[in-house]
Amino acid sequence: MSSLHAQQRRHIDDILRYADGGYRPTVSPGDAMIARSWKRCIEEYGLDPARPRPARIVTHQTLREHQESADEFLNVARAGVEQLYGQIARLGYVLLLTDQRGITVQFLGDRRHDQRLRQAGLYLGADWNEHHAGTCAVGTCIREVEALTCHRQDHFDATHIDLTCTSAPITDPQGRLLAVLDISALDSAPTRDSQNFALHLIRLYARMIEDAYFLRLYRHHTVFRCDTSRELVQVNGQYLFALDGDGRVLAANGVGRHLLARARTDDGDVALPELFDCDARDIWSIPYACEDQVRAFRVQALGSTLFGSLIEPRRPARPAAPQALIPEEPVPELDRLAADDPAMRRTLKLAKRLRQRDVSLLILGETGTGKEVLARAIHDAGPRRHKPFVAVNCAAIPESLIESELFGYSPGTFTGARAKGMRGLIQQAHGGTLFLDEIGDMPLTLQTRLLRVLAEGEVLPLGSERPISVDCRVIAATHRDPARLIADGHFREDLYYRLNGATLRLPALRERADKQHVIVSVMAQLARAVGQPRLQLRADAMSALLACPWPGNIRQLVNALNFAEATCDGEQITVNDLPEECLAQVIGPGTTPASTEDDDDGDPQRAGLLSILKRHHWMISAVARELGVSRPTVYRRMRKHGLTPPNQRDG
Ligand SMILES: Nc1ncnc2c1ncn2[C@@H]1O[C@H](COP(=O)(O)OP(=O)(O)OP(=O)(O)O)[C@@H](O)[C@H]1O
Repeated sequence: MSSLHAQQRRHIDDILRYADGGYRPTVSPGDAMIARSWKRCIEEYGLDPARPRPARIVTHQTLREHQESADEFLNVARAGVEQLYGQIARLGYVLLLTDQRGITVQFLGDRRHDQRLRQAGLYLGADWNEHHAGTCAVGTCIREVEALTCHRQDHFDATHIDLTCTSAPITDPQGRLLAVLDISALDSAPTRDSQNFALHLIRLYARMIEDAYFLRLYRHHTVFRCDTSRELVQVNGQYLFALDGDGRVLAANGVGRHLLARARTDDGDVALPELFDCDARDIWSIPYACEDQVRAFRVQALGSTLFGSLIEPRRPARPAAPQALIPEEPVPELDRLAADDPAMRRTLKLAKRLRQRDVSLLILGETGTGKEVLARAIHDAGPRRHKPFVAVNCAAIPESLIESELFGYSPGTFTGARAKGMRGLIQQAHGGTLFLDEIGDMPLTLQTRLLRVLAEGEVLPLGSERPISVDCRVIAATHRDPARLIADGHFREDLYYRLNGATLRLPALRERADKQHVIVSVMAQLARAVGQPRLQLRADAMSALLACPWPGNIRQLVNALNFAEATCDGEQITVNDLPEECLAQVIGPGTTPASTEDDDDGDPQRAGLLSILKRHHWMISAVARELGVSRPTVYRRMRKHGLTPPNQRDG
């Protein structure tokens, strides 16, 4: 107590007198709420005014849990919060967004005053629940679900009497509290009236965020929006009603619910046409019947006129109209991926347009269609080409390791070989491109964390308290159907929207009109890889490859040509060098292609295997290594084709 200065001691005395019934705070609308809160602090929470409590900041883990459970809302709120902060920062205010339990899940303030702000509880993770902090703008707003200013000595706890804080509630379409928006100042003007403008501003932004969340939740429904002003209704209509297909009100925003409640009769809710004194068709026909798409309605419950307009349900974006007249710019990194296939040309045209921008991309296509190759080509053709391209296969990393692999960990988080700490893959992609392959296989908990990284441009390594800024372009890919994954609850819809700045689709190899181009480029790649620049494909092999349905797409083609190169004699791949499963798909199992002079008995697989066995002087392990199969497999194939090493033949 001795360290408290005089002002705080006086405040404690006032509260103690209030508790004894000898002191009443001055009367104003705000004060009625404050008085109720002081009463709660004493009678309900048993807080002792003589024992001020320092601000409480929750642990990082707890904060993360609170942030994650409010995630979808926070994503919507972010733009409004940042805009509001832009307006108040210069006036010396900081901004807090808390969840419905009073934990600060977003904070914007001047970093230069970090220490003071943290001590005052104006900080990320600060707990402003009335139970703990006593009367304060956030905590009291949570209890009263009303906007208010808690100015200096309005605070119950003497720790907070330097502060002036103004908060407004944000509710969901059912009227349940979702969050509290607060602006606070450390050094405030002495009078409470100085905060009237702050109160007005915070109400305005809380309503804007609430409505943005409402429109987000009901984006797939028609929303009837009304306002007292014909001019403003389409930009900032106050009343929002989400309608089902039959015109029934599914939900309304705060003022909309108020209006419905005012019109309610003893028989229950009124229908929208009744409330707006019209026929249902008058509402549905607004977009066609009225030139400015706004119609006037007489509303008995208000005794005035409201102007209404409709917001149509959002549908998936249609592909852009063909821009045949705009010549396509040449981009070698991308052009080499296709010849005359219409689907591929469309994809590459879009990729060219987006390569310079930082929009995130989602690549869809069956397995092996070249999603990673396309992602790398976009990286190589864009401004980040000199920075890293980091590919992560979310399906290949065990679930127990994926978190630490992606986000990294700080020294001392683990024991043993991992004790030194590690930069995560996201951090490694800083400045460049992060390619997240098989994103559909990422566990849901990590999807939430990834969403935060994408939204905030920061990663928090495991075991660390300090987030690290990262700047990377994200390209994700999956062979699954994202709509199905979302419907089945395996993929977060908000992450899908965040990743899907644009969708690029890769056709299956069997559908491509430029198969020959793909075969030629895979051959060229192979020739370079094995150091055989003169490696060629004979016409019969090309015909067989063109006829193959390629269920495994380009990856299967690459494997088939690798096999053929390993088995072929010399520098020419013939139809007989192609792997069994590929030929079987072309000519049907049990049949064989026409024999060539190299065959000993017309069976191409037998001939291929025989030649490779001879080349390796019947050393089975060398043959197995070359074919990329196990030794028992080589023996099995030899048995199948009746091939016996010379030293084991009879006679
Ligand atoms: N246009 C191309 N030219 C030559 N080779 C290609 C081409 N596209 C893909 N490939 C090769 O095909 C194989 C599969 O490509 P990639 O890994 O990019 O496919 P993916 O769709 O990402 O596969 P998955 O769905 O299994 O992740 C790789 O070996 C790659 O080098």
